[in-house]
Amino acid sequence: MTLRVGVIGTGAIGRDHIRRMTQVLKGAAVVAVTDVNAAQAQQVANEFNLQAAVYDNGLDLIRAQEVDAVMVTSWGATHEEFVLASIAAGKPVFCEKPLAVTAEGCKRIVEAEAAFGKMLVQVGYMRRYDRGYRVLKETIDSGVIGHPLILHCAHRNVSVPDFYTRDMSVVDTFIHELDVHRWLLDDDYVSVQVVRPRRSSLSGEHLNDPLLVYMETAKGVRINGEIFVNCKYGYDIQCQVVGETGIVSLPEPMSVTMRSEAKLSNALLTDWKDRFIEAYDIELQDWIDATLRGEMNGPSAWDGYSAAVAADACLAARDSGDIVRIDMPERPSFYRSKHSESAAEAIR
Ligand SMILES: NC(=O)c1ccc[n+]([C@@H]2O[C@H](COP(=O)([O-])OP(=O)(O)OC[C@H]3O[C@@H](n4cnc5c(N)ncnc54)[C@H](O)[C@@H]3O)[C@@H](O)[C@H]2O)c1
Ligand SMILES: O[C@H]1[C@H](O)[C@@H](O)[C@H](O)[C@@H](O)[C@H]1O
Repeated sequence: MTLRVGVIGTGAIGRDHIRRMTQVLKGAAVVAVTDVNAAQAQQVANEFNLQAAVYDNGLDLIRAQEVDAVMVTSWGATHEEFVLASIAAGKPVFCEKPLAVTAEGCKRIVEAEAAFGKMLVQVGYMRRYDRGYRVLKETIDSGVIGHPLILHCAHRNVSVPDFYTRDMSVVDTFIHELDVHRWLLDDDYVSVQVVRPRRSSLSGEHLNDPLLVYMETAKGVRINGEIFVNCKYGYDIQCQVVGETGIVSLPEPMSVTMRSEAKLSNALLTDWKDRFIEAYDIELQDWIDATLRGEMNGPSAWDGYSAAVAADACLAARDSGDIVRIDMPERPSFYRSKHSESAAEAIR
């Protein structure tokens, strides 16, 4: 059986997911594409030799008869409308992060999905499928370092495009950490403080770059995070968990050690596409397989909502300088998920 997928947004990640569905993964065919840049949608369809209709807009694509499932890879601010329309059409939808750019928007999605009565939404939090993060989680869960006490993390991009706004360092970038740390620690956030260090002269003047984010979880773990989206030197994702009896760190991506010209060095990656290439493959194969079985395995709309509640609080904390409480709503029984185990199975 083949899952016939319609893709909304054929930019960086839309094109990359089309490549993997067409050339790497099994069980899916891209049968429809759309982008506000219609020429680009056509060009991507040609590049991958797709037998696909090019639609004028996302809503028509969602309603199209030949589309079994929808992939939303357009800009964050457009996600809510397309996910709601997919739910209204009763179609499974894979939505890249963020699920919506505000918690209110995510809540509307959660309510629509619950009213529909079946989980249809998976959010593109691919780090849960990354081998390094999996090993980190398994080690923490094994109890070998005792209870986690402190988590240090950094999310560093070489640079960001001109359209990148001040809020995006939280809503588009740190949102990965806001999701993956809840999952890693099996915990929720209760407060956040955001501190602005000296601004890098190499960042846009409209940005607060870098930023420091201090969070506390319900179990009392303290998280100390750095967001630096114009760090210039590489794409660098760091995570270290300090426990009662030991420390565990996210493994560095594989890299050859070189001795040359009186230097001992390891190359760093510069692009998120390469850093998480395997995680994206496993994530989407899992989505295709589960969808064909009529199931939903991955990070849910509830996870998208939870990350957005924390993101809203981060923005308020950034602007006020205060410690802001995070009132995470209780997870409804509809969303009690088995994702943790199923992601582990997908990886094996
Ligand atoms: N999971 C990840 O690691 C990851 C990585 C990259 C991007 N993303 C997310 O994917 C989304 C897209 O990011 P990107 O880097 O590919 O951006 P991009 O700008 O390269 O591509 C987005 C595309 O969407 C199109 N688009 C915008 N509004 C549209 C609409 N209403 N209808 C149809 N097309 C529309 C744009 O024309 C553009 O081609 C963002 O939400 C981003 O956060 C996630
Ligand atoms: O900051 C970027 C992240 O490092 C990537 O993983 C993508 O999510 C991208 O959309 C973000 O802008």
